[in-house]
Amino acid sequence: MAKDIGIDLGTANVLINVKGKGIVLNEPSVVAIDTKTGKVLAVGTEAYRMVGRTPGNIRSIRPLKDGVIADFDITEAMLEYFINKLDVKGVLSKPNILICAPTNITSIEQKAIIQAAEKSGGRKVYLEFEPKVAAVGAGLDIFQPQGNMVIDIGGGTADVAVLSMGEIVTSRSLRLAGDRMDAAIVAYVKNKHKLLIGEHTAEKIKIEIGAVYDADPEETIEVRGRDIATGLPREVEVTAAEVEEALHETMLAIVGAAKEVLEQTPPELSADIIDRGIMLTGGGALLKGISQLFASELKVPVLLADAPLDAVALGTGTLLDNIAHHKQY
Ligand SMILES: Nc1ncnc2c1ncn2[C@@H]1O[C@H](COP(=O)(O)OP(=O)(O)OP(=O)(O)O)[C@@H](O)[C@H]1O
Repeated sequence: MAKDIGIDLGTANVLINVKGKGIVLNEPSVVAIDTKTGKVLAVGTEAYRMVGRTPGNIRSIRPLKDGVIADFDITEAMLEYFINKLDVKGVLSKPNILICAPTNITSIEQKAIIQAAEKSGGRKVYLEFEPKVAAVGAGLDIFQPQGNMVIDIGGGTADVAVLSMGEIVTSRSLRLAGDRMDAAIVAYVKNKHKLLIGEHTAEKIKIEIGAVYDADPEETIEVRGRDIATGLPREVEVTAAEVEEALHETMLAIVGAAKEVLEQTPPELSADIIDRGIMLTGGGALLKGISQLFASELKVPVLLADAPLDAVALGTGTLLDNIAHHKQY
């Protein structure tokens, strides 16, 4: 018998949860392609190591952008590779798949996600919205008649949603999140230090010292790149306060989206959110000071999920138990 699986098809990472086993795969959403032959050379972790380091005939591609599929064939090849790595197919049967998507995607973008899951080996494919699944994965009981609020900050999208009785009551999805923060750090270091750095280096800076509120003035990181003027390699010291400045605009947009969602939330549910707090999920929830930032801007208690990067995949695991109740395509 095939085993049902839940997939968090993220812009940055793909996680797969197999029913009864838990999360069995967690790899970057990257594929390396030979541009002459079109052949897939590496997928996931191996391909990620090649980003920015490939010779002319090899390209490492991230097939998802801003939470949606940017390259259908490569997304399908990547998913198929991941699913085949797992022992989930039966002798004659294929697994049912529960897959997640941001809230504001078009019906065409939804169809593309579903088709990619079908073509990569799914039998029945069910689609759920990411903030709902993230809330379940973070341990919230969203099925009661009470308000729960989630802010999920991933690589390509930031989703904000208020849920009650298992459904999204009001939501906003921004096509800017971790990737935009990395790009902002690249631009900041270029302007301030006249140094060109790659996206991996920017992500490393964000993960190691990234702060969005009251950055520690002592915290710094040595950064290497190419001097704009001389073209030669150079090293500079970047401070956490500089990173906070670089991330300010992206955070302002996410805080703005959260305020809009709160403004549109029915008053009874707003009262529940004051009691229960806002749950932060996704890799962005690991930024230093993020709960303080949201708490000070939104005047509501803020909680961090125990495993923010795993929340969506964990949520698919819980929802797989009732897979037949989800929307099927
Ligand atoms: N410690 C950290 N501090 C800040 N950001 C982090 C940290 N760890 C990971 N991230 C960022 O989190 C993002 C990935 O998060 P996540 O896996 O939740 O996103 P995703 O599901 O792939 O994307 P999306 O939901 O937008 O499609 C990346 O941008 C990564 O740089």
